[in-house]
Amino acid sequence: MSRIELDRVVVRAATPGGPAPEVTVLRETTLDLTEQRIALIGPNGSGKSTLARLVNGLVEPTSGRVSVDGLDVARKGREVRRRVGFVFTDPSAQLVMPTVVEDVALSLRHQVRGREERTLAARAVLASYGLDELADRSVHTLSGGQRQLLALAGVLATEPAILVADEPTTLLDLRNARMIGDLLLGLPQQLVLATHDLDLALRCDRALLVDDGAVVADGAPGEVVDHYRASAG
Ligand SMILES: Nc1ncnc2c1ncn2[C@@H]1O[C@H](COP(=O)(O)OP(=O)(O)OP(=O)(O)O)[C@@H](O)[C@H]1O
Repeated sequence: MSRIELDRVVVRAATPGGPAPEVTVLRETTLDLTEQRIALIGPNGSGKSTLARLVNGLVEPTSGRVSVDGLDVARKGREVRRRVGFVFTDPSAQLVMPTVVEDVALSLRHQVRGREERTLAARAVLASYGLDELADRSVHTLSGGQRQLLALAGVLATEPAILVADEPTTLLDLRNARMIGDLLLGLPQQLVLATHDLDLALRCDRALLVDDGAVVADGAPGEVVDHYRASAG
């Protein structure tokens, strides 16, 4: 398994429209994440996305250090991003090419040299996710569930050691949420999953409850979810 470490990390952001006061988005946090499946749960605006985004450098710490398998995310961003795949809530954020097959081919640019070889490899990836019939469609014509599956297929095709998923099932109906959730939890790699779906969190190996920019509970998902339910009243 991989190892994600946060050493006294603080994230502050400027308030719009001027100089200080800044807001503290994440209070000083130290974590050592080595479990396979780690859930980030907590209320809206608590800091889950911020925590998730620190892992691949989408958010930079104001102070402190984040490292992935010993690589400093701030200094070795490119290497870290090759190791850490990221799936967004809205897959449209990461589907950028005109057709489905071109999108997966773009993901494979570091893996497979040569345009034709890349297209063949992309078709094979699509087939392995049951998406082969959609290969030549525009990504805009896909359903939400198909789009999220495609986004995930594109990221997994790059064989990341860690997958960070920020509320990947929030926009999906029950059937697709279940399909994507099962897929994520069945992956062999390390998974960091920010989610409001407590059933998914309960199936992880460790859960962190984030509230008001701080990790307020950390441990076995059953206990952490109980804590969250009790604190939500
Ligand atoms: N760049 C920024 N500038 C100002 N405020 C920010 C910035 N980034 C995050 N915040 C604030 O920090 C808080 C935490 O945001 P974050 O997106 O991490 O929460 P979250 O737990 O993922 O929420 P949700 O469940 O609603 O997605 C929010 O109040 C948000 O508005």
